[in-house]
Amino acid sequence: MDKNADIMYRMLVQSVIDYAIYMLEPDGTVANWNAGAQRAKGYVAEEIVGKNFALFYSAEDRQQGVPQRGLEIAATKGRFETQGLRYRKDGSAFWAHVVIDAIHDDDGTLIGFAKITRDITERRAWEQEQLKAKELAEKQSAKMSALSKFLDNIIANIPSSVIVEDAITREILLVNDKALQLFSVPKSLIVHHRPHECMSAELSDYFNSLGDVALRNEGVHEREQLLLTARGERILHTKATSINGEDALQNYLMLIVEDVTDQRAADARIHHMAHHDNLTSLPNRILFRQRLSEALRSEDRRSNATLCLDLDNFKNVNDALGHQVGDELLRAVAKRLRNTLRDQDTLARIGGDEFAIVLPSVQSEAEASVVAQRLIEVIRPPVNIEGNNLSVGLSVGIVLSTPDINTPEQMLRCADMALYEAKRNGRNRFEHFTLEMDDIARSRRLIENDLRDALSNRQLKLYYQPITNGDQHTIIGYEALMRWHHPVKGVIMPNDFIHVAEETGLIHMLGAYALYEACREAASWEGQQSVSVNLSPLQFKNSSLLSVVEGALRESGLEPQRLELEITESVLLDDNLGNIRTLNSLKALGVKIALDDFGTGYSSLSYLRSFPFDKIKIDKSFINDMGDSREALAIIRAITGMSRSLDIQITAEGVENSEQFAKLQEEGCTLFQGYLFGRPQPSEQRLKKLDSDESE
Ligand SMILES: Nc1nc2c(ncn2[C@@H]2O[C@H](COP(=O)(O)OP(=O)(O)OP(=O)(O)O)[C@@H](O)[C@H]2O)c(=O)[nH]1
Repeated sequence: MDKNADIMYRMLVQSVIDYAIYMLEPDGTVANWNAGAQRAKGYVAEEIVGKNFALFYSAEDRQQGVPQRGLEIAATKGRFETQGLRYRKDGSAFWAHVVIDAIHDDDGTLIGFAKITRDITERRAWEQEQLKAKELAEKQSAKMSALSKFLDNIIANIPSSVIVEDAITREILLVNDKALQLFSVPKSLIVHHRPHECMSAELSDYFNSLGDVALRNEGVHEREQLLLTARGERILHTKATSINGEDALQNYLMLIVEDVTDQRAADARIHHMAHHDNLTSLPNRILFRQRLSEALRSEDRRSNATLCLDLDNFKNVNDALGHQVGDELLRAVAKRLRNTLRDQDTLARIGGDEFAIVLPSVQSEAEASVVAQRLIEVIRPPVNIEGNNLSVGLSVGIVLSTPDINTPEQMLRCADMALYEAKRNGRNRFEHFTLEMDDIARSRRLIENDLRDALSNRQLKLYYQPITNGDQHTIIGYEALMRWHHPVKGVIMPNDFIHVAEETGLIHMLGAYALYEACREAASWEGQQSVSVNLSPLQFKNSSLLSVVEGALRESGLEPQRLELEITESVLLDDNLGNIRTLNSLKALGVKIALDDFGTGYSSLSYLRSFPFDKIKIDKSFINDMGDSREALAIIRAITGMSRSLDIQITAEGVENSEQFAKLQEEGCTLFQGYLFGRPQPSEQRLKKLDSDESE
């Protein structure tokens, strides 16, 4: 380069104002300074030439040797290029792009550096902004993709099947995993296909027809159907609704499908349980009523028959062998009954040992009788349960529908009345309903209502009839007999109300009242006479009998041996072990047990062996007939003979005259009761003379 060219070049460099261009000595001392350098860094040439260029760096950079390292790299590599903060004279910073070139002489000796610095603060700010914008966009996009993944996840995990179709093309746009389980086709063959292209005709028809309805009408539309799916036959319940997209032209059809198969099965099970008896699986009372009501509504002009059935003395099976055996017997009975009937007949278990039948379309009473008799016969053969041969009888009440008897309630009531009659007439038989039964039932109900009042209004009173020991005409005890002082009907005798009390269960209250009252009275007597109280066989059906007797004794303070309980043979009927257990417990309390009305009813001397009675009471009918009937006398003789050998006391009841008295004494009777010695009297008149005329 000649001298002129050198000057021109220097001028050119010095006049450049966008770049700071200056030279450095090999140690970094500023050798010259151009206009651009002055503009960029604020120093004039005089101020800076001769100073080290490290001045433009931050104190920290300087401390770390950054300026020197740049020179070293440039010296070894020829060039060093970097960006960084540089400082002006006034202390302000700018972002600089720096290039340092090493300069060597012709011999290759380093003679200095050319340094070009450009203020790129603005560009850098712009770049930073771009970077920030990009980062933001990336962040946003990551957020969107996370949201989308989240929504996909939600849809995939919705416990219902979700299918979304394009409302116009009807192509499937979305299908979740749950929905895929319904079709044996991969997702790729479902998405962007129409239902009929990717699923069975049955399924696509189902979705398409429901979808058509939903697209034509607003709201949610539902349909439930049994369909063959990839999971087998399932009941699908689908809700379809149309959805408007953001774009008015973009509408969707959404189908939410529930597999309700298990739910419907559970519903059916619950429905079955609510309408059937657990033990026998027969319809229960609720279903029976429905079937009866349907039969009564039918157009058939023939009658419907309703039969009420009740096993005879079923309680004995439970008592003797336990409920489990009782249950087995009920199951066996139910099976036999069911097998005897036609398919269209309804057999239901409506209570413990009670069944009911609707025979639709029956011509006559005779036709229903044939069925009833067949049912009785089919129950007759013994059932073997756990090695026990069990025989049980069946009583049946029948009613045929008429224009007047045509509601389920009436039918059941009437059949029940007929059943009651069958029981009353000896059991193991059937009876048809008659209007007379209704009249009797009504009067029974009146008595029942009055009897409830009687109990609360203390209209029931105990009368006491003396029992004597024949030798000295002394009263050794009294039998307590109940009288009902009815406010309108006057005094009513037990025969006219006890059976109603027994049928309605009021007997338990009546019985308890008699026991408490008799013990209370007897405890107040001056002498040590005994008091006899009659127990109904029904009282033995209530487990509280023992505690009632205990309570009466405890409350009154009466010595147990002064209380005598009179029972009838029926308590021992059919070798009733439960009742014998109760009798033993009563006896263990110290009370006496007497067998009443002996000789009537079932009258088997073997009863005397089944329980150690303290006393037998010969029924008054034998005493009455004794004068005329050799038979009656023979029976009295047999009883007295037997009781002597068993060491049981005998009471003759109903002794009305002195001949009878003398004869009975002759036959060995020791105790006597009857009008000859005294009629039943209210407690306050009880102590009047034995043969007083004042007796009623
Ligand atoms: N094993 C069993 N016994 C039951 C069930 N439900 C009720 N019972 C009993 O069935 C008996 C029904 O007795 P009732 O019908 O009153 O009397 P019964 O002994 O059959 O006498 P009658 O009907 O007068 O001939 C009662 O002892 C109940 O405790 C049951 O599900 N299983």
